[in-house]
Amino acid sequence: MATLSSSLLSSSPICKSRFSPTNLVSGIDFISFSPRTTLSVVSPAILSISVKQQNRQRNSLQVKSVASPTETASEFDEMVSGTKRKYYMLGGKGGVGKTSCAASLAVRFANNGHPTLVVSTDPAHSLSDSFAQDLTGGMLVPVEGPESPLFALEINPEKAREEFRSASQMNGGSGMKDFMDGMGLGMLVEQLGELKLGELLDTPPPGLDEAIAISKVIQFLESPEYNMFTRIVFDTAPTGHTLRLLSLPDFLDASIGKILKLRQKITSATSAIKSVFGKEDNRPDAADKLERLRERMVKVRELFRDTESTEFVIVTIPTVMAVSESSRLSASLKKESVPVKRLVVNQILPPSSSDCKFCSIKRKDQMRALDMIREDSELSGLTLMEAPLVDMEIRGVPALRFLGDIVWK
Ligand SMILES: Nc1ncnc2c1ncn2[C@@H]1O[C@H](COP(=O)(O)OP(=O)(O)OP(=O)(O)O)[C@@H](O)[C@H]1O
Repeated sequence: MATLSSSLLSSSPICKSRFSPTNLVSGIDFISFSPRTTLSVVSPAILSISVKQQNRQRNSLQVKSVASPTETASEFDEMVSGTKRKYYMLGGKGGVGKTSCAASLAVRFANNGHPTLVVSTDPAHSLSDSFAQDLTGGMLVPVEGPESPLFALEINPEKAREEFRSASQMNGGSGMKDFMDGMGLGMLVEQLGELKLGELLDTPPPGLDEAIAISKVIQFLESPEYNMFTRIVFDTAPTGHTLRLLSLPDFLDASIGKILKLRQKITSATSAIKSVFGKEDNRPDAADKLERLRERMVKVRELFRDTESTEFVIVTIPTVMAVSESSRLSASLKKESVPVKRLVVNQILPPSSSDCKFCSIKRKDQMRALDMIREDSELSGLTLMEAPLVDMEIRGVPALRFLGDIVWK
């Protein structure tokens, strides 16, 4: 394989010429964003095709022409319809284009009447890069350009985790330990320590940051000033994190539940003693904070499984490795009862009319991966949405709009 690829590279026109539409495609669209920027793709009719439909047309990846609006409702019509709030979680293997697809979907929603919020819970944020705008800081930032309000938010996992940590440090330090020891209740404090939540937060498992980040978003969305958002798009962390995230709320819910029970015991013991000495303290303490956090975690779990309002969109690229990982992701999501209906296959090379040997071999390889999707028991039931490989990096609202109009049909 290595020999094949190196011989391909050495003979490939791609090494000699720019990867441009002229050596790739026929029927090119050129879209200008600025006097210096031009993005191009081959076909204006890159479409949503049901994989089931494609099964009938094996061996010839004929992309169906666009159905006229009077024929059938398009995929995007379904996604955009209704003013009830909907959540779209985009996830998949690292680097396949999750952020570009999430950002382009958010722009498309905002251009179709939905006040939209796009959130990155991926610890390796690239939403700022995608919008070519600084979105760091953990607060909602308005994005200029779309017709309806579009806001973006990059959650700072470190900061969110710190808040969680301060809420969960329940043993009150050595003072509390001494006090409880004196009362013969030292065991309770030790049990709290044994839950090792602090340790968990020092070396967080994949998924913890994301669970905290999503719960943070839910916290934002609970406040009245965020009521206006009718579409929320999540750019999630790569597959492994997502899978851990799905089981994390249960785990955290149980841990926090235990802590709260112990806390309850300690509180009632100490307040009974303090009240004897006339010093009862009724201030809301960390237990209340923790209880609220636990409730949000339960909401995260419910949100992921709510077929009415949530959809997880898998993003992949046409390679054997990415397709295999997507298949495993789909199976895990199904097992966890997370609704999945659509699969975006990104970076598809257009049929080449040129003599670019590298491109035609690469495209054949991609067609094999698309065949794999059609034959895969997990993926073949999903609606396939194809996104072309464009010849420039997709950055900024005009470029995202361009991509969104092609992918989200
Ligand atoms: N269809 C496309 N055509 C051309 N370039 C693309 C396309 N989709 C994505 N890219 C480019 O690929 C790179 C990775 O994309 P992106 O950041 O969206 O992926 P990701 O899956 O979110 O990555 P990560 O897992 O690192 O967060 C970016 O430079 C992006 O501009």
